[in-house]
Amino acid sequence: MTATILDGKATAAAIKDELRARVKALSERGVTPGLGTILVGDDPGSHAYVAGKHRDCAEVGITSLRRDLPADATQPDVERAVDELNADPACTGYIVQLPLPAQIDTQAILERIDPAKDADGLHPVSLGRLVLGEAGALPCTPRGIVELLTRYGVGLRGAEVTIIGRGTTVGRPLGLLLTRRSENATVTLCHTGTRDVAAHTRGADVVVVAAGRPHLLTPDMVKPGAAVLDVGITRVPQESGRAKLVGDVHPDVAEVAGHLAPMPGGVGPMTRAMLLSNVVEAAEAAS
Ligand SMILES: Nc1nc2c(c(=O)[nH]1)N[C@@H](CN(C=O)c1ccc(C(=O)N[C@@H](CCC(=O)O)C(=O)O)cc1)CN2
Repeated sequence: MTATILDGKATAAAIKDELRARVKALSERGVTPGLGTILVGDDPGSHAYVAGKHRDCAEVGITSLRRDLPADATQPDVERAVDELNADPACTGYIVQLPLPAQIDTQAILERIDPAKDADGLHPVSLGRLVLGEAGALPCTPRGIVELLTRYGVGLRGAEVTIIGRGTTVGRPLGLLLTRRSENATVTLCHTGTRDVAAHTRGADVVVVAAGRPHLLTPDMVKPGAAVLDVGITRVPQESGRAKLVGDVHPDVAEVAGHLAPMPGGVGPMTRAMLLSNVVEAAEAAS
């Protein structure tokens, strides 16, 4: 068996086409959505992701505002940037790019975001709404995973889903999202304290790997025909000086799985598209 590829790049392109039309409709009503980003430091990956977010905005007609701070920025510096975007009427939603440098209290920064402008769904109010099943911005990667599976017709109702990784941007909120009544999956959340990860993946209809451990998921850990989504990205330095990106899923898993969201080209582009969806939906809801 060779897995059907869950093509996040093509799906994200289709979503962007849909959003472009919605942004045009908003602008005809005098509403211009504006996404802000706060980036602290020199991490090349974070710089690339933020640049991508601004390109995406330009593609669909969302205005964008950028606040870049140096690697030695202090807590008050970052708080000032947050306060500015909270107060700026041109910014209808914004994100703080993660991770932040070690000297910054990340949770305090996320909690300072005006919940009405939380484009990433990572403010405690947004996460609380997710727990309660209320409407609100959803974290982009979990939302992108559900959207990708839905658009490819991979059923979640009653499915056994195993997630590896309990981080607050992917694993934990994904577990909450999938166990909502609308999705109705049964979720097992594996983490560094899980004794036998393979015992939980082998019975799963869907496996999502977000552990940041290269090639953690091997073919023997996957039920034939299961859907596998690779969320891990590790930058492995090469002799050439350039870094190679390696996912959490071993390439041979494609021979066993029924569907595979690869890295690159699977979940990552969906994360970007879902940020745009969150911004557009919030502008629509407010207008
Ligand atoms: N505030 C946030 N910080 C971070 C988030 C987030 O959702 N909100 N997620 C990640 C980074 N991220 C977006 O911010 C992101 C990661 C990866 C991709 C992507 O498209 N990846 C490519 C491959 C990697 C590459 O080309 O560099 C892919 O999978 O095809 C997009 C967005 C952590 N921080």
